[in-house]
Amino acid sequence: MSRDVLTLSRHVLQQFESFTAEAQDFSALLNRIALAGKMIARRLGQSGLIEDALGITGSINVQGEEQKQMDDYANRAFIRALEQTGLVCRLVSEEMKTPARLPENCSLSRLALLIDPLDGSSNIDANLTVGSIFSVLRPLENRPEADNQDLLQPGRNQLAAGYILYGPSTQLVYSIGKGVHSFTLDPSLGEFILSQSPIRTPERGSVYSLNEGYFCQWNEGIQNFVRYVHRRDGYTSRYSGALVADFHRILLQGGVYLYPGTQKKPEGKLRLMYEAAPLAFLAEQAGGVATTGTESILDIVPQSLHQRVPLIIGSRENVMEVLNCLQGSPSPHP
Ligand SMILES: O=P(O)(O)OC[C@H]1O[C@](O)(COP(=O)(O)O)[C@@H](O)[C@@H]1O
Ligand SMILES: [Mg+2]
Ligand SMILES: [Mg+2]
Repeated sequence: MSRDVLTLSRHVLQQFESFTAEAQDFSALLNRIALAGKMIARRLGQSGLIEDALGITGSINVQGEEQKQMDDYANRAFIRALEQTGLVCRLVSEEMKTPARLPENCSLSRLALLIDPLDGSSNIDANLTVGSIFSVLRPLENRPEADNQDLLQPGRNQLAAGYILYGPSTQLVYSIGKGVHSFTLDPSLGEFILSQSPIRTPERGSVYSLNEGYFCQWNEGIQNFVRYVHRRDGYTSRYSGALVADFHRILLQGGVYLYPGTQKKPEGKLRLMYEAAPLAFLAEQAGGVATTGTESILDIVPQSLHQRVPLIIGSRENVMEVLNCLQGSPSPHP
């Protein structure tokens, strides 16, 4: 073997200075998240072979969106992986109006997990990359649990964040505030093995990633940025329709991802607490930037669990170019 095989749970333990109960809890939690990821990856690998892996459930989720069979499966996979472990007191999910208690009587001092169980689910029926996004918070002791007030914390309070990407290989990327690290699932071992650490986002990249089908609905600043990249050499367009996959490319190779608000929906489409904030946490840990266009994503104090937010995220220089266009500057970053 050419190099040390470092598993996810050992890596998490190494991130802590001593072998404390907290370190063990985090290691165990990441391990259970990884287990949910393995279940989802296995199911996705059977798409087209088994019933129920493709298509819709016929239900509409809390977002008012059509729920896919895999959205439902992925949500249940996280619940199954975490229930009875005592590691997480509440699970907030894109697929559930109110958080699940895991288990019913668990202590409130435990952690809360927020997830987009399957991001980019419209990609599934075309056999394209999707992912799961997660964020870990400690409920605030001085805030009431009623209406989940204790969970409505800015993204800077996240204790950990990450995602699992179901692509040509299955990858888990995470941070506990000490850099960003990536693991690849070795199917023969059934373990996530360290593959890149630490990940640093280049100061600038060539990719811009946004759904240009909405061009007419954007404000002038965003339209100006798009006109600017069309005129300029050195930009190339990539958009997969799965935020987590588009973000992963930019995290590794640089560039900028945008999902702006529109005139009709200024808040945009993406969810703050389990899409934008965890990816913003990773972006900043890797040296990048995440903003709504007017404020840092990580500074936003959420008003509700399922709040939406515009997102501009990626390499420092590319994000500055977008901000310059939003401010009407004729000369974006050189
Ligand atoms: O089709 P659009 O409007 O470009 O939206 C794509 C965006 O919507 C999302 O699919 C929303 O995620 P879900 O699949 O979790 O609902 C993002 O992943 C993606 O960036
Ligand atoms: Mg999503
Ligand atoms: Mg989803």
